[in-house]
Amino acid sequence: MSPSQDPRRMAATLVAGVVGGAMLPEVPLPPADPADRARAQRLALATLRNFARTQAVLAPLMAREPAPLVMAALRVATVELLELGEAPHGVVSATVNGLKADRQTARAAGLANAVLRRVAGVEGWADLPVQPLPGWLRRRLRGLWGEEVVKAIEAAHHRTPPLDLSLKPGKTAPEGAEPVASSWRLPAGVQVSALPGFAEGDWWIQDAAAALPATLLAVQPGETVLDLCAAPGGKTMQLAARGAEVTALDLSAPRLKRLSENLARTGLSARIVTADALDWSPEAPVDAVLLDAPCSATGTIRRHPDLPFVRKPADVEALTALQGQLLDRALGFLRPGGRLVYCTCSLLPEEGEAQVSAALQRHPGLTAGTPALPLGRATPEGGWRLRPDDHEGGIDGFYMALLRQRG
Ligand SMILES: C[S@@+](CC[C@H](N)C(=O)[O-])C[C@H]1O[C@@H](n2cnc3c(N)ncnc32)[C@H](O)[C@@H]1O
Repeated sequence: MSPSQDPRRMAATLVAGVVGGAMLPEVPLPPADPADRARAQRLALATLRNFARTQAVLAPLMAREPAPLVMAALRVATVELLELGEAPHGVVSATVNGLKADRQTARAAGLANAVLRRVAGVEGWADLPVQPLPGWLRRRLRGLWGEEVVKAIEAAHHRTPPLDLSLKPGKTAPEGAEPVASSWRLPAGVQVSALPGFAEGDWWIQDAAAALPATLLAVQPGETVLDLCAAPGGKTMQLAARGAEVTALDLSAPRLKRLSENLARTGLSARIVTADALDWSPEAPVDAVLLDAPCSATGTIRRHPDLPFVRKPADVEALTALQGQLLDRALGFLRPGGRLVYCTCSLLPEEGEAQVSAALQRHPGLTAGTPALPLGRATPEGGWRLRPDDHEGGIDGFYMALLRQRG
């Protein structure tokens, strides 16, 4: 293994990349053993979930912050020592040797050795505040729901998320899975491909909140359903599993490739279309549309702790304009009396409640009436709101609304 393929070093590269403004999947890593890459990914996720805590521990131990890659390596090691409880000698020597092995970071090895020996003796880690939301989002959510709810959301983001599964009808969940809403939940850290039913395609991974919008459509066998913005296909599989004739459309060919692979593994079928939903039309009006619109994804921070480092308020403005256009276009694909579920994995009302309120104003004859779901709360315009603190084990934040066109 070359030094650059060491999991700790790859984790530091990932953390430094995110601090530099990239989402985790965008940070280039050297070709490496999949198990080492997976370990690097887990370490990076744990470090990003504990970023503020690492700052609180490391800042007083250094006169000034070292270069980004060195700082990231110190953060990773701090998390290994204080969060994951790994043996100090092993973590300190491996981190120091890793820094020494690379010309870029070798000069910092002495500093790292001194700092990490002191980190190993730090007490009170678990009492440090958890990772706060970025200021702009925190202020926004505090205005909506108050400080206590924001703290509960931050506490939910701090926990490593469990593994949620959606089952094909008639299949049984792996042993030990607990029901959550319409899904099944296993503890974090389970090796997915080793679970019974994976190879057979009896289930797929999907957050329990993300599984709820498709249930609202209550599709019947043979109904024509358009899944706009479909990839990588969690909701397409739910619709196809209920016997609907599904067209799965998405702008992104690479993401649709993952959708095809998911369908192949689960033995489900859908027609796949690579297109921009704003330039495309179905041959005939459809019974139902699912619009899982592109959004800020601020509801998924517990699974994507890199997101707060990268997402900016200006991104949301561009997305809200697109969401309104997609919603108008999608409503135009429905037959009279047809139904549409609009959803986003965002915590922001401009991507949820406000989109549906505005669509109801623009489209006379359109009504919203979302049936009560096992988690979350009804919203005044007829939609449904889920927050990450709505389940003790955490759940993605989501907005969803069932809309019906006049018959
Ligand atoms: C929230 S994700 C969809 C997740 C998916 N529904 C699932 O359950 O697996 C949003 C998707 O919208 C797609 N998208 C964004 N703009 C689009 C457009 N104008 N037309 C079609 N798809 C678009 C993105 O490529 C992305 O895959």
